[in-house]
Amino acid sequence: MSALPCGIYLVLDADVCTRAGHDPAGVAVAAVRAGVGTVQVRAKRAGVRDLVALTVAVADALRGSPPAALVVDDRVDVALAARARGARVDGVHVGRHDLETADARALLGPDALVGVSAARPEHMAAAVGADHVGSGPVRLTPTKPEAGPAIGFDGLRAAVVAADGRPVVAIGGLGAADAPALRAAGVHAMAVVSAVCAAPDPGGAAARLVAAWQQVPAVAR
Ligand SMILES: Cc1ncc(COP(=O)(O)OP(=O)(O)O)c(N)n1
Ligand SMILES: Cc1ncsc1CCOP(=O)(O)O
Ligand SMILES: [Mg+2]
Repeated sequence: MSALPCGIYLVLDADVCTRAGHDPAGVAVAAVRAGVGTVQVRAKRAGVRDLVALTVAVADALRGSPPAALVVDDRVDVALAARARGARVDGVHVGRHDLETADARALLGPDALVGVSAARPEHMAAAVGADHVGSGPVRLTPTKPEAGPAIGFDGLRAAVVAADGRPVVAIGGLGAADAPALRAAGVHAMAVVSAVCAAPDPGGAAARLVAAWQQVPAVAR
């Protein structure tokens, strides 16, 4: 998959899933069946070998589900290792402390999905060579208290302008009620962790997010 699906982007956080009593691969399958277009594997406390194993497990679990993009947070080596084991992994999401965009692209190839974090216009240099930009936190969130100041919807609109045509994925404290404001801001996708991974019924929560997104027409840009 070489274009980022528009709509709901699940950041599948292994720790949040486990705390809520969910198997991460099961959450991924339920979310994709509900219409989530992208799954990012995120496990900040896992060692590299466990992260490869988790990525392969999620990719294997998603075989036979509707098509969805699968990317790895931070680690290009993990995406490559999972691919080497036969897993279908589409790319990575790299942050400011990970490999540079051009290096991620060079290692993964021209068809890979490479997303980068850029919250403010002055960070957009990282977006050169990337397919899309993750911008946030829109709101402060207990899922990542160290994420930096909230950019709010004004900051998001500024990010969409500065991204210069690259799709923007909004992240941080978001839920179904935010779909209209996000689409009005010109955002391409809404990324969520806790709204799905911490929900008692992740598939039902994902379905409500997808329905909320689809109810709002996209703004013409
Ligand atoms: C879609 C998306 N946008 C932003 C982020 C944040 O990435 P990063 O800055 O690398 O922070 P961590 O998630 O690694 O803590 C993201 N993961 N996904
Ligand atoms: C990974 C990340 N980066 C910025 S905010 C965030 C976490 C978002 O989690 P939630 O959707 O639970 O607020
Ligand atoms: Mg990261």
